[in-house]
Amino acid sequence: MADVKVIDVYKSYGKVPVLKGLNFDIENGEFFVLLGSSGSGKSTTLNILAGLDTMDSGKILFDNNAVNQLSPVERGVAMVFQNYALYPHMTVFKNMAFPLKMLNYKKESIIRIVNEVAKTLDITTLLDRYPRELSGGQAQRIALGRALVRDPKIFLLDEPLSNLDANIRSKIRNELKLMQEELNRTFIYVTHDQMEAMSLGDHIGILHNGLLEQYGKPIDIYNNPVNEYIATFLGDPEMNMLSCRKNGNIYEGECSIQFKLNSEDKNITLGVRPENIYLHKQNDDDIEGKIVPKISELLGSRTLIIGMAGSDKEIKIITEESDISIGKEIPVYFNLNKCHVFNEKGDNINK
Ligand SMILES: Nc1ncnc2c1ncn2[C@@H]1O[C@H](COP(=O)(O)OP(=O)(O)OP(=O)(O)O)[C@@H](O)[C@H]1O
Repeated sequence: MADVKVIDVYKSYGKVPVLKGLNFDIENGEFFVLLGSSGSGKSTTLNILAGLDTMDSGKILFDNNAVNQLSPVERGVAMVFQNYALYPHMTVFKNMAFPLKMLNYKKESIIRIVNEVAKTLDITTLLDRYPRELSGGQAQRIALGRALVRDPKIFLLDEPLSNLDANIRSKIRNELKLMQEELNRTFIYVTHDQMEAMSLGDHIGILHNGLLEQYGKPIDIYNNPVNEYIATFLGDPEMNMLSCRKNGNIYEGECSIQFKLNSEDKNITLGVRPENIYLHKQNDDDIEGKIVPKISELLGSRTLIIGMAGSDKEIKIITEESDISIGKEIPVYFNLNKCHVFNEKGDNINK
C-alpha cells in the first residue's frame, strides 16, 4: 500500500500554471526526494501535501484516505524548513515542547516526550540553550526534534540543509539518512541539489515544467535519463552532448566523430558522460573523437580535462590518467553502448 498518492494535481497562481497534472506515489517508510530547479514548484507541492496551500484540482491520499479537506494537524505531517523557524526567545526545550503545548498535552507527557526525542537525536545537552547559542547543524537537529515530538507519519522537508556550510552539510545529510532509516518514517525531501538527491533518495522525482518528468531510483535515472533535460540535470560535470547528422549510412558529429547507428533520425544528439570518455582505446568498436585539452584539473585520484572540439564546444572528461599535455590535439575514445541517443525533440531513443 502506498503511503502517499498524488493524483492529477493542478495549481496556478493567477494565470501562471505551476503544477500541470502532477502524479506520483511514495511508499511507506521511504526517503523520497523531489528534485527540481528553482521555481519548478517543489515548495508548492510540499505546501499542498502539508495542507498549507490549496490545489486547484486533484487528489492527495495518505494511506488510501483522501486528505484534501484535512487541516495540517489532522494530516499527521510535520514540516521542516530551511530557516529552521526556531523561536529565538525560547530555549531548545521550549521550542521542542511548543507543538505539544499547542495540542494541550499534559506537562508530564511533554517532559517525557521531549526528553525521549532529545535522546534519539543526541541533543540532551542542548536543551537549556537558546537558538542563538547553536551552530547551524545543531539548530537543524532541533528543528527536526520539534517535528519529531508530534510523532508524525510523514516528514516534509523543504531544503533543510541549504543554510549549512558544505562540510557540516554532508555530515548532517548522512545523519538525516540514518535517522530516517532508524525512525522508519516517510520522508519527503525537497531540494534543487542533485548530489543531495542522489545520495539521500530511495526514489527521486524530478519536477520540470509543472510535471514529474522522471521518477525512479537515483542510479536508474542516472543511467537511463528519459530526455536531454534529465540527462544534463543529473551528473557533475554534466553529460557531454554532441550534435550529429546522418550522412549516407553513417552519423558525423562534433569532436570529429563518425559512427554507425540503426536510426531513421537525420539529426541526433549523442550524450556521453565525462567518466565514459577515455584517452586510450578500450574496445575495437570504440568511436574515436578529437579534442584539444585546455585545462587539466586534479580532483584527487582522478583528473578533470576540459577540452575543445572546434572553437566553442567544450568536452569534459574524467580520467585516471594524470599526464595530459595541454594545447595539443589528442584522440579520445568512447563506446556507443555507454552513450545516450536523443532525437530532435530531446527524447532518449536508446531503448
Ligand atoms: N504565493 C504565490 N503567489 C504567486 N506565485 C507564486 C506563489 N508561490 C510560488 N509562486 C510561483 O510559483 C512557481 C513555483 O514556486 P515554488 O516556490 O513552488 O518553486 P520551487 O521549486 O520551490 O523553487 P525554489 O527552489 O526557488 O524554492 C514560481 O514561479 C513562483 O514564483
